[in-house]
Amino acid sequence: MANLHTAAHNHRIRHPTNLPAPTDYDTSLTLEARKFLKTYGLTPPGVDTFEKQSERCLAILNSRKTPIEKYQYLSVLRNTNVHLFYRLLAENVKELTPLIYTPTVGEACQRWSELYTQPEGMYLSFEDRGNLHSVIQNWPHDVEITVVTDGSRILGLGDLGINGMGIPVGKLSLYTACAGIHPLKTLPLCLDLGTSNESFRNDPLYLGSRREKVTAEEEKDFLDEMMAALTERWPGIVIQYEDFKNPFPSLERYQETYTMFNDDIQGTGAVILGGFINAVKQSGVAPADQRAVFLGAGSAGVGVAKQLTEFFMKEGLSEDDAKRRFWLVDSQGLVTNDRPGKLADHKIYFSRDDNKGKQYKTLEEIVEYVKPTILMGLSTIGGAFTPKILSRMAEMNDRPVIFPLSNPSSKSECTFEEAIKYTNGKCLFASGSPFPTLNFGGKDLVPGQGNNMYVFPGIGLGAILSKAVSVTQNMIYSSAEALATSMLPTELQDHWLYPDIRRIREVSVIVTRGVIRAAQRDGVDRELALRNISDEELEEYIRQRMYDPFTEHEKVERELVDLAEKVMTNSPMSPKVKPADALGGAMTNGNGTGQRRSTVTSRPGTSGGRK
Ligand SMILES: NC(=O)C1=CN([C@@H]2O[C@H](COP(=O)(O)OP(=O)(O)OC[C@H]3O[C@@H](n4cnc5c(N)ncnc54)[C@H](O)[C@@H]3O)[C@@H](O)[C@H]2O)C=CC1
Ligand SMILES: CC(=O)C(=O)O
Ligand SMILES: [Mg+2]
Repeated sequence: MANLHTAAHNHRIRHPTNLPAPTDYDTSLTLEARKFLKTYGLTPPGVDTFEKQSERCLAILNSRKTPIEKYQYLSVLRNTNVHLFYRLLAENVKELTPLIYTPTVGEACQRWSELYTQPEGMYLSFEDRGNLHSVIQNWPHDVEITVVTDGSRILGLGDLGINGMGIPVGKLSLYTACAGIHPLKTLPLCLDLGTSNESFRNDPLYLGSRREKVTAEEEKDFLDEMMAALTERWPGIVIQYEDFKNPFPSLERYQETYTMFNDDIQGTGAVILGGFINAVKQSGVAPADQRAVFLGAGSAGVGVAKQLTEFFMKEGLSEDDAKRRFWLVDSQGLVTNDRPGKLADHKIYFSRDDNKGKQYKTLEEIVEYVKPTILMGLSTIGGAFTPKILSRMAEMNDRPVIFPLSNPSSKSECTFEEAIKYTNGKCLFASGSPFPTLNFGGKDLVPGQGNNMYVFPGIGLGAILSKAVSVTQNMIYSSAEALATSMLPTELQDHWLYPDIRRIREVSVIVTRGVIRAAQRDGVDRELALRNISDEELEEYIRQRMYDPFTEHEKVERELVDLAEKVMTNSPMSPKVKPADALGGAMTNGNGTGQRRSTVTSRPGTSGGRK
């Protein structure tokens, strides 16, 4: 019996102390199953269906007044009933994503220490250097993917130190929801390397160290040790860097040695390229005639400009012609060769020499000078695309591309409403954080969300399934191409630049396939059997490998039935009882009708094949 009981936990989320797992308290478990799990009496006597559970959760969520209160409720749900959380998310992805990710995750990070209630990831401190290997042993599960931040540039909110943990937690929730990485195989990781945020250092509730941010050299040594320790414990682990203030050195240092990528440079570059490919088709402007002004020349700005440069080159421009389509602007104005002071290394590639000694400072004068077809915002400056600038874009272009991409919403360079109003509905629009649908001229206009959430899940899953030794530039580029091809004809007809977020799982399958194929072309894949199957077979393989909270729940129930069968067979007391009876209908819908649940096939976004 003890062995059977242990086996019963194989598919469930185990509590580290071997108490019943949180999911063992699921109110949809039958009374007999509860007796079997020794949770009988510890939950209310009624037996729920998923529909009832979902109704209750959504009602509670609606009763929470503010987004942060909703975020807190959803965090508790993820920690206490993980499959229910992901079932709810799968069925309400458009409504719930803004609550677990941008914009709400921004406030959650700002208030992480103030609101802290439960562990949700691993913290590695600078003081642990030399011992990272043994600290990492404390994580109780096998890990396939980690998202790591040092909290030093959280969205557009600045250095939030260890409060940045909300970002790995949020990104990995999306990995599970969008790409079906099993929740137990994910590791949210936050580094405590000090913080430049003085108010946090002086805040009694702040849960990180009060030291100043360590030096670049100290950070490098720490990351060297961390990368080795993670890969030693979990060979093949995929490591996603997120929201580091200066992430270029680590990307350069590790990208060929480890299976890693930087989401802000590479993922953002890919997702914007994916939407841009569609925007170029709709604007009708040839690559050679494009002129792009980028407000923001940091990791995301340069990452996006690099991906678009590669696209222009594939469209026939020379490298020099392609990179000259870009005018980058930072806090000091237009990035030029002859600007006083030293340019940061990552800005040099795009720095301009055609300014004839003039230093353009404001966005308004730069727009007049360049006459852009494209305006990208990756500056963290909310409202920087003023009504005047937006109107000028519409005067100069039939279909100006306006992408205010900074997060969260408060940092967006303009709102969807402003962009539509001041361009008179002409703009091709995408923003980093979601904006509501807008009625303009009697038509409902749906804003695109140019957020790396459309690609990083597929990049990560593609790297895991192909067992890639590294994440190559072709894998990143292919994720963008695959995203662009994932659009439905109806979405293209409606002039959308990104697919409906409700189809995100199916989109992630297509992105993952593109990433795996690129890994194969580059010869970095180690799962060689995937080379010999057709694209359709590969997509089916990907779907099969994705965690599905609906079937996961059924798996648990099935396992209980199997166990009950063994118990019945071995027990002299009740040999005649059929397993399903013994569990009081654990395989039924819980309402006594004896019909199996139908949720597995009826939920949105997971049907086989593209529609
Ligand atoms: N939509 C998406 O998927 C993504 C959006 N982002 C957002 O992009 C923003 C920037 O991120 P990173 O590039 O990583 O940050 P970063 O700190 O590396 O770069 C910020 C850039 O903005 C410039 N800047 C600051 N103040 C300015 C001003 N007043 N005028 C002009 N430029 C100014 C800085 O000089 C710097 O070049 C953040 O808000 C982030 O949330 C980042 C990654 C993905
Ligand atoms: C979306 C994202 O990665 C960022 O804003 O940093
Ligand atoms: Mg980021």
